Amino acid sequence: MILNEAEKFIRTAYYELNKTEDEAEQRIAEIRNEISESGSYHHTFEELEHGARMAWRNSNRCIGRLFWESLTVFDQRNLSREEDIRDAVFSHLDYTTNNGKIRPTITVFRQERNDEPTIRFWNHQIIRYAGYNTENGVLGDPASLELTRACEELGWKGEGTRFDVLPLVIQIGSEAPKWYEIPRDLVLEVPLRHPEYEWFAELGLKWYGVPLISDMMLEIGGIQYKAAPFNGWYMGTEIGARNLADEFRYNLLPEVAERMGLNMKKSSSLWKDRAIIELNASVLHSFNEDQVTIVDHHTAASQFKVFEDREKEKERKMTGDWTWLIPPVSPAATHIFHKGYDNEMQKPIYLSQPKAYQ
Ligand code: HEM
Ligand SMILES: N=C(Nc1cccc(CNC[C@@H]2CCCN2)c1)c1cccs1
Repeated sequence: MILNEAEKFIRTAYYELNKTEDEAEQRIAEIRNEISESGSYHHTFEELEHGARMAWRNSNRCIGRLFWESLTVFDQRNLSREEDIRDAVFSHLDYTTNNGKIRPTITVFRQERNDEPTIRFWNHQIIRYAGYNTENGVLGDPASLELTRACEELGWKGEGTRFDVLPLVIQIGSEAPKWYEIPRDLVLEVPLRHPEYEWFAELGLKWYGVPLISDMMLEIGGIQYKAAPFNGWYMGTEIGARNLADEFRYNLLPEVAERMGLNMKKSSSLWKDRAIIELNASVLHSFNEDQVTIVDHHTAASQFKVFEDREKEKERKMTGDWTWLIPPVSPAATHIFHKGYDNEMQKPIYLSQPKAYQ
């Protein structure tokens, strides 16, 4: 029941915002009235801002939570036209990119209400590369095959390179979705080179700087925001050990190992491990040289330890999902590997939701 969720949220949020219990109870009475009149209620900007920050703090799978209080929150709940929503996404991108000094940001669009059609993005991330089936295998990102085909059915046509940026796809209610090319000057990318291997640049690899998740739902006090794109910065392993390394993604380990002259005939030469390390070294080196914010997994784990200690000091229950918190490279070299975490769901929260397209 919305009222029950609202009461729990208001009491906790108002306490954390140093408001009096009286203020909290007054606000709950207001919300009770709004719910009895219309079946739902609306957050003040302050409630929305702190709720979005609490949801980050509660993200069990997130290693980057130390900075939860610094999240910038843009309130775009008044928009209802695709073109205005598009422009708000573009200004989010411009603001957060900040020439490479990434500022963690979320834009919250209109909440799910029975009398207002739902706004959804078809994109998993605002910036992501297309994937095409060709007779000699997949060109681009295999993870994007479905969305790429859906975009082509909407009339979009990619250039056909390994790194075509997909269009922004916005759907309101059950209306036809609208798609928009993302202006190139809003897409910051980093060409990948290696600190020692001159040949690495010839692989022609790059990745985008801003991971902007657009398919998760933000739930605060019983209210569901199904379009609330949020971003931080990358941890290097996401690009170097997964996006470019997974066999079902860009599958680059054989090519990197080949160029390194490693013995690929037996796994005990650890050729895959050596290739992964150098791929990750190249990501961190290239992002740092281009001054685009990124964090290595050791630094990220240390920052997460500070977060854990701070939450303990504040006497807040800190929950986590060990299976996602350990990095995919050298997990046992971080403190995270050697302890357990309580994977209990706390709210406000970011939740996965069913895909907006088929
Ligand atoms: C500031 C830098 C940040 C870093 C370095 C970071 C790092 C990460 C990493 C590495 C993951 C695992 C992703 C994967 O394995 O696919 C993750 C998950 C997650 N992060 Fe963070 N994060 C940051 C900021 C944020 C922000 C600003 C939010 C939201 C406001 C957020 C919410 C989440 C959520 C909800 C997940 C789980 C996603 C899922 O369940 O699929 N993070 N984070
Ligand atoms: N650094 C980031 N990485 C991140 C965070 C949440 C979710 C994701 C995407 N995870 C899904 C992929 C695909 C399956 C497993 N990983 C990436 C951030 C993205 C948005 C804020 S931080």
